[in-house]
Amino acid sequence: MALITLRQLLDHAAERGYGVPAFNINNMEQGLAILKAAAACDAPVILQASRGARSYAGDIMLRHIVEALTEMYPQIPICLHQDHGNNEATCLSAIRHGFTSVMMDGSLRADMKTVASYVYNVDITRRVTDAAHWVGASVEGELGVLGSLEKGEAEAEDGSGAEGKLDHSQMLTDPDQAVDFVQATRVDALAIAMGTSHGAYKFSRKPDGEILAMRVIEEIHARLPATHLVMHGSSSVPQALQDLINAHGGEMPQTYGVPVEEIERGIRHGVRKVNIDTDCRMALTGQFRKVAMESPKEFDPRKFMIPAMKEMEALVRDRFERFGTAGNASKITVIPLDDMAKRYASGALDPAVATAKAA
Ligand SMILES: O=C(CO)COP(=O)(O)O
Ligand SMILES: O=C[C@H](O)COP(=O)(O)O
Ligand SMILES: [Zn+2]
Ligand SMILES: [Zn+2]
Repeated sequence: MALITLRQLLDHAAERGYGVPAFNINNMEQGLAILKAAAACDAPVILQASRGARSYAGDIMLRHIVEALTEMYPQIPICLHQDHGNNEATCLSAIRHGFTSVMMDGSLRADMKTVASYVYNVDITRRVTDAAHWVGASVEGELGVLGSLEKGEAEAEDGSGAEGKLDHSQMLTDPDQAVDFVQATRVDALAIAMGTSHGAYKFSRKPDGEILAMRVIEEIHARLPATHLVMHGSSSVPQALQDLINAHGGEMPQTYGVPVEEIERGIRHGVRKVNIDTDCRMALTGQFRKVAMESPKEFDPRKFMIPAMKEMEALVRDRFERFGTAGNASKITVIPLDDMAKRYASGALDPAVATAKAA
């Protein structure tokens, strides 16, 4: 099956009221775990590669891994998405390598550390959207800066993250500005900031509305009911995986992620794409540690990889089921990129912002 675009997949999700997890991949094992889970419950898939993933595996290798997955699982629509593109070159080279969707993250400058101005963000995102739509590919933009409302900063361990102190007005997307941004950039999906951050150390306690501002999603959805919203930093950092890691020599301090029920609440208010990387990393690492501790004589990497993939597969499947993604793969007929390009050119996929304002 040809790869699906993000736009087509999220339009389907919106029509039927479900959300789609977007899992980061860097290698074959992660790809296999995700597709096995998807095939078991008939879920369409978003695979996303960060700039780090592209340099780790190489563009050619990533493309062929994903191509192999489409051949192995022809019944599953797969979207290949660039995670946190930092400039036009990253986004366009991704499309050249077969990605059907890109995130142009203009909330930060190209160094991915400096908070960008609104004008800069609109400008660069609009340029990428124009170019991507000419060839039918989709674009996710970001408005607002990811960061912890508790600490007033982004998670430093991550490859991309704002440097220095952030105030709440930067870390909470402004709903009025969101309307303007979608209209000005014509993005297909909008990532918003409301207190989540990348990595495992999101919250020092189980989050409430003070530190995980789900109300921001509800406010933006009320103003932009037709816009597909994206939650970044949405790993749940399950206690069981923290315990698995720490029972086998790990030293992760107690931490809290985004509860799955909060994501489900988001999905009821327009969230269609949910970014998850950390949970999958923890699933793999937990099993690597377990095998290493329990079988210290073991030296066959497959003996590490197989239980690790199973742990990840179980996590991925749970998210497909809880987000309502399960059962939808077989309901989708993929629209080729060239057809999507024609639809953009005709104006049929323009953002329905005016309607939102009138409502
Ligand atoms: O947002 C993400 C990738 O863009 C991943 O978030 P996590 O670190 O919470 O998994
Ligand atoms: O936000 C990004 C993802 O968690 C990917 O992280 P990475 O840049 O270390 O691959
Ligand atoms: Zn991250
Ligand atoms: Zn992210």
